[in-house]
Amino acid sequence: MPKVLISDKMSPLAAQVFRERGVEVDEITGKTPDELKAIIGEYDGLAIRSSTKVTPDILAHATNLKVIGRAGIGVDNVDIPAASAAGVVVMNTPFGNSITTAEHAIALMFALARQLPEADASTQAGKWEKNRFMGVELTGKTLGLIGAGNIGSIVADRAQGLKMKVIAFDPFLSPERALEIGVEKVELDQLLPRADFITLHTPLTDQTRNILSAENLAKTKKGVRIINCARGGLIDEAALKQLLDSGHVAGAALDVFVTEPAKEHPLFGTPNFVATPHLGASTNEAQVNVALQVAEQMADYLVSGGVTNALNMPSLSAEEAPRLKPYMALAEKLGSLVGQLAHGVIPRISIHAEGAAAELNQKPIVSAVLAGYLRVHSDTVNMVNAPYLARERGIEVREVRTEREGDYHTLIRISVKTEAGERSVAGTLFGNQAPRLVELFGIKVEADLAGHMLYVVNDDAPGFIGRIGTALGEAGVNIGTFHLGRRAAGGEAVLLLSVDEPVTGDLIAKVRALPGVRTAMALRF
Ligand SMILES: NC(=O)c1ccc[n+]([C@@H]2O[C@H](COP(=O)([O-])OP(=O)(O)OC[C@H]3O[C@@H](n4cnc5c(N)ncnc54)[C@H](O)[C@@H]3O)[C@@H](O)[C@H]2O)c1
Ligand SMILES: O=C(O)[C@H](O)COP(=O)(O)O
Repeated sequence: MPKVLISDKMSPLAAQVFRERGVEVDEITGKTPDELKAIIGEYDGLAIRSSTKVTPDILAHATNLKVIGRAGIGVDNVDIPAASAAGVVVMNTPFGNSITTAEHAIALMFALARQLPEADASTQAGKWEKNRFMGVELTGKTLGLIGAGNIGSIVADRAQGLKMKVIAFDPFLSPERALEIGVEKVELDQLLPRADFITLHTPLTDQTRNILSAENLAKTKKGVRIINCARGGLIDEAALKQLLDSGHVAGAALDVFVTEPAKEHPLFGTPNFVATPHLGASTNEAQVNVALQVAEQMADYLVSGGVTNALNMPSLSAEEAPRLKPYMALAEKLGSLVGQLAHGVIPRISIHAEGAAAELNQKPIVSAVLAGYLRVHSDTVNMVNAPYLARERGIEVREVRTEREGDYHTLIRISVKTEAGERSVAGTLFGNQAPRLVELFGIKVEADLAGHMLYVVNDDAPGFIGRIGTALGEAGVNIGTFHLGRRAAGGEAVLLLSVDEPVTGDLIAKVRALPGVRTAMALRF
């Protein structure tokens, strides 16, 4: 009988579903990482919320683990590449707590508008300070959404009911979707000075980290009120404190913090600051939704192999699986490469299967490309919802098959329409198993897309390889693999190299400063 550990507090209905479905279950919450390491080896499944951190170290001890189920949305507490490498499926429940979290953002907006927590404390202290608490109306005010996905669009809907004007910054929001949810799509620099209230609803990614930086906070309207129910790290907390103290920011409400649990914080005690302990998803309704859903999904997988809402595995039938799996790994890597290299909305993506690839069921391959592409910007994307999300974002998906073989026995090519014109990447399978990039924007280059990588476009000239090797060596960065390609001798060249640790902003700046470098960026697979 498969055995599951529930390691974070969740509705008792989860345990009930597991037992009803023939899965043994232990509920042991509040363990330290060392305590978890000591017991995790017994379990086939791990059901979590946001407290348990599933690190490579924990996974290394999880010798029987097959599935991690997140009763909620954000999976930033799970090392997904490490879980994938360990063959562990990671599932989440992408919609079960969206309404509840949107309602929390609205609640915090009211709390700020009318200083409810401070008025409550003062009144219960017997002060009756009627003249101290002068609020503002929400009616007619402008709400600026940063991130207009599932939760952001529910917040927009509720705010419109309150007669607010809603503007949104989300580079992946299509004009059609913006129209459908009734928001004005704007750039961040337009949102900051216009919004009376700003609320954040993006995942924490390299692009969104510190999106409300000191510099951006300084561009906000005087008297702005800011709400974050998404992830700590989206706002520069020290800069926020300064602007609250100076009165530029009239109020701020945080449900999430850079370091959690936040038991002490420089913002605590600041006037017009409201804090809640990551309560966004904490309603009876949402907790029932996510507990039932996670237990059903995990039991399905453990008992019958069914896969739903997996972040690192496609939904598949047992017969197709062995042949399609390596193709999906290739498709996902190519999609991710395109997503990391492209900027903003892509109106069209074409997926061309050539040779042996053209004989296969294209659906999982297309979903894998889209999941790889969209996951760069959202934790909630999986093989199931990627095609739907692509449609919602106005991305036209074209499928082309050519059964005749070209240079390779099997090939997948992804072409995207960008502002700079049509650009494509292509990959094949070595030995029918191992994904390899073979072409990047028209340049032949052979590379394994894996782990932390550095991508450089440079002028093909003598001495360049030595300079880059020296720059990395001086930065103490160890190179794993090194792949080169060029359009023509002396022309544009590309370099893809894998390194043993994350590529830092400092290293990118150093590489960009080298003579002959046209562009450089970090990639992650
Ligand atoms: N406080 C809580 O308890 C709680 C509860 C649920 C969800 N969350 C968090 O809320 C966040 C949003 O959840 P969701 O379900 O709406 O996710 P979602 O994936 O549906 O939406 C995220 C949106 O952010 C947009 N985005 C990505 N990069 C962006 C960028 N650089 N600038 C602007 N927008 C960008 C995406 O295009 C997408 O539309 C997640 O981080 C999730 O973990 C928190
Ligand atoms: O991403 C989520 O679903 C929320 O952050 C909720 O987290 P929690 O389950 O720990 O409340």
